[in-house]
Order: sequence, then C-alpha cells, then structure tokens
Amino acid sequence: MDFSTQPVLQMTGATIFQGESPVLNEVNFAVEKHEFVFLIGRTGSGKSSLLKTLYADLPLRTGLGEVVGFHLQKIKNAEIPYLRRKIGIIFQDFQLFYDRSVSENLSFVLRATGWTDIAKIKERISEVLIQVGLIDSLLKMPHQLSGGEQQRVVIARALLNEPSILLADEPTGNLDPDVADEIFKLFQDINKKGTAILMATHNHELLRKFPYRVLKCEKGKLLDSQLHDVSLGSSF
Ligand SMILES: Nc1ncnc2c1ncn2[C@@H]1O[C@H](COP(=O)(O)OP(=O)(O)OP(=O)(O)O)[C@@H](O)[C@H]1O
Repeated sequence: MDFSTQPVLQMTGATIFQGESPVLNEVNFAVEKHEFVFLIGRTGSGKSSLLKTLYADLPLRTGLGEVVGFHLQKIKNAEIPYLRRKIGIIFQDFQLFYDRSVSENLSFVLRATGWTDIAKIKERISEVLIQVGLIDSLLKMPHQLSGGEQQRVVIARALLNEPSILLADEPTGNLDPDVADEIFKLFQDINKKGTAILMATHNHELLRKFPYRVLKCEKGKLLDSQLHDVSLGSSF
C-alpha cells in the first residue's frame, strides 16, 4: 500500500512535441491518487501525444514531468519498462496476441515483468479476470470473444501489476453504446478501489453523465475544469 500524498502524475511547464512540432505548450497539471479525469479535445488536438509523453513513448524535452515517481525529462531507456509496470496503458485497438489464449496473453506480461512462480502467476491471472468478469474465458482465444470482452482482457492485462494509474486512450471508441457503458462502469469500479484514471474520450454521453474533472486540449493549450471554464460543447 502506498500511503504517500504525492500526486500520481504531475507536469510543470511542459511542451508536448510530435517530432519538431509543439502540439501543446505550457502544460501544467497534476492527477491525485484515486482521481478520475477525462481528457478531451478535437481530433488532432494532442490527447494521444500527451498520453504517449506520460508513458515515455514520446520524449519530454521541455518542462518537468513526474509519473509514479519517475522523472520523464531524464528517464533512461532502461527505466521505461519499470515506469510502464506502474501504469496501466489501454488503447482502443486491443493489441492482444491473437494466437494465444486469454490466460497466455496475461501470463506473457507477468513473465515479461519478472514473475516466475507459476502458482502466483495463475493466482494473479484469476484475480484480474474475476475483477473484469471474465474468469470463464480463461482458456478462450481472443477471436472467440466479443469486442467488449476483448477490451476487458486488455483492462485485466493493464491491472496485472497493480498500477497506481490507468492511462486509457479512447477505450470505448470501437464499442457499441451498451458495451461502452459496461466498460466504463468497470473503469469506475477500478477507480473506486483506488486506481487513478486518465481517460481520453470523444464520448459526450459519458461527459454529460459523469461530472468528473476534465482536461481539454484546445488551441495548443491544456485547459483544466478545476481552473478554467471548459466548454464540453459538441465540437470535440
Ligand atoms: N506519429 C506522428 N508523427 C507526426 N505527427 C503526428 C504523429 N501523431 C500525431 N501527430 C500530429 O500531432 C498532433 C496531435 O495528434 P494526436 O494524435 O495527439 O491528437 P488526438 O487529440 O489524440 O487526436 P484523436 O482524437 O484523433 O486521437 C496532430 O497534428 C497530429 O497530426
């Protein structure tokens, strides 16, 4: 259990780049433990670029960033896997191994992150599959699962190493509205158990229904609903 009161992530005076082009300037925000935060903005406004910077897929060249205790501006390549172990990353395209069962998809990640004890691996896989409601699908292949079920496997995979925060990029983007609602509920359950969530979304329904804090990429800046009047209008 982590009892520190430090935010799980914090950016100060950061510029988010794609190649040589700045996408967002003067990015200042923190996400506290247990917070649920939406990340919105029109297509191309910089949501994915910001998330990629947070998990060190894009370098932080200007400003300061601290994520789960790692300093992004000086992180070494060898440290990046350790950073990603402490954050769960969820994309809308599932990126599962389609030639491996659900259980094998999950055990692959555990082994790659240093787990060796077979009994413990089995136990952890059961725990996360119970958490996402898929324990009966342990031995199924991904193609035998619906889109919503595959996204649950991806969420289970992200939970394996008990991350402090989940970074989710449009996790409900490719799903039917009913299924998207169920997946969203799962994120809320995970959040209630103590994991912070930063979720990029274009889903207006969710924003209307759930008054969580909103970060909005707009005109090269990141607006924060805690500090600014952020319009949720229909143009994102
Ligand atoms: N791999 C890349 N190389 C160069 N430029 C890129 C790359 N990916 C994105 N960009 C550019 O960076 C800017 C921000 O894109 P980004 O993907 O972060 O936006 P987004 O808000 O996530 O959009 P969407 O809602 O469509 O996912 C855009 O101008 C985009 O064209």
